[in-house]
Amino acid sequence: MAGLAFQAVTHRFGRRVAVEDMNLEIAAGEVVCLLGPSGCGKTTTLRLAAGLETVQAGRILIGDKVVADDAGALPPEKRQVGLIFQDYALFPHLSILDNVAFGIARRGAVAEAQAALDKVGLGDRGRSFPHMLSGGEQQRVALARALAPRPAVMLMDEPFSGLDVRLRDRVRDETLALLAATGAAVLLVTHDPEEAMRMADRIALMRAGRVVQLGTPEDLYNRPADAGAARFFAEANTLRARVGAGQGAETPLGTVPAGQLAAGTAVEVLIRPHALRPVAAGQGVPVRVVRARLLGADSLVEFAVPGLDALLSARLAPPALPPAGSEIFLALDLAQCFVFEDRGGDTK
Ligand SMILES: Nc1ncnc2c1ncn2[C@@H]1O[C@H](COP(=O)(O)OP(=O)(O)OP(=O)(O)O)[C@@H](O)[C@H]1O
Repeated sequence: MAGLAFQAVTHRFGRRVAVEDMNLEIAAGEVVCLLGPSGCGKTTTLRLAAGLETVQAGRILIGDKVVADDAGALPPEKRQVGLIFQDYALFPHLSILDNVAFGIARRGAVAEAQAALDKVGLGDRGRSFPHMLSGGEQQRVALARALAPRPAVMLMDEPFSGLDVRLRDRVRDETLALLAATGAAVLLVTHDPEEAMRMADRIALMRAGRVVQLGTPEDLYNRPADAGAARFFAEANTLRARVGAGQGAETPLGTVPAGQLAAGTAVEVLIRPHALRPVAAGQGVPVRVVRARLLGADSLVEFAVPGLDALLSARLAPPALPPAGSEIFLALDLAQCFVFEDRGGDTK
């Protein structure tokens, strides 16, 4: 059963379309990440589901109940949604326990709030006030507060972006485990592809108000729908080429299969820096190293290829740190190369 569903939802601010024809179903117990660049409509989508924006066209369902369409809407507090925002929005003048109890409109709210705090490991901090807690602890209080009323849907807007990088991974994992135990449908907004890949069962990649691709993290990373989707997940070398008679795009680094694209089609070939691997002299393609730097887990090697003006980049596993000016030989891992019809850059 769909925990949360958007059906043909469009939303405008004046003449600006923020969300266009959104169709998305999130099952109970599923985590879907809305991913995309700033201004693509992620937060507006979340606010529509929460009831903080009025639905102008289309409808939104929670469970099998319509909560908003152009005829009317259920107010936010009647929707059974939990909300977590970037700034946690805790009430500074209320104790941690009262913050968590705030959203529970039932008898026994304090006992339930205490149980929610226990779940996030802060059972002994109920009498503290928000300013007495670290960022990670405040995030856990916000999670406890959102979970305590046992929502059917959890809406989260960049919930980890305020956290220290070292803390973030742990808090993400703990949050996922707690959410999984509740069985809520989770819609999480992020602009960070790695966060989406780490958290999501499925990712909805948005651009200019529209979902351009919906699928598992593996689908989006390994089978991007267009050049923009491929570039959003990982930097890539972009070459302009044409499809040859054998249906491969011919580049100075080798031929890349072009699927069903007809011979002669102008294409963009995206080659991820990880797609290039060093091979023995005489194999692959000879290239001239211009710069090489060790980045930790791998080395970033910029190189020139005969026939191309721009420099290209490869990420090679250490100890490969070839000196500037040297010649090395590279081969392509075709699984990390993508060919798209060249439409003049409308997917960036
Ligand atoms: N209250 C508003 N009034 C007018 N325009 C708005 C309003 N809220 C959002 N917009 C516009 O709608 C579009 C989508 O905004 P939204 O906040 O949903 O994007 P976003 O993907 O969440 O961006 P970010 O990652 O920067 O938060 C943007 O062009 C934004 O400027």
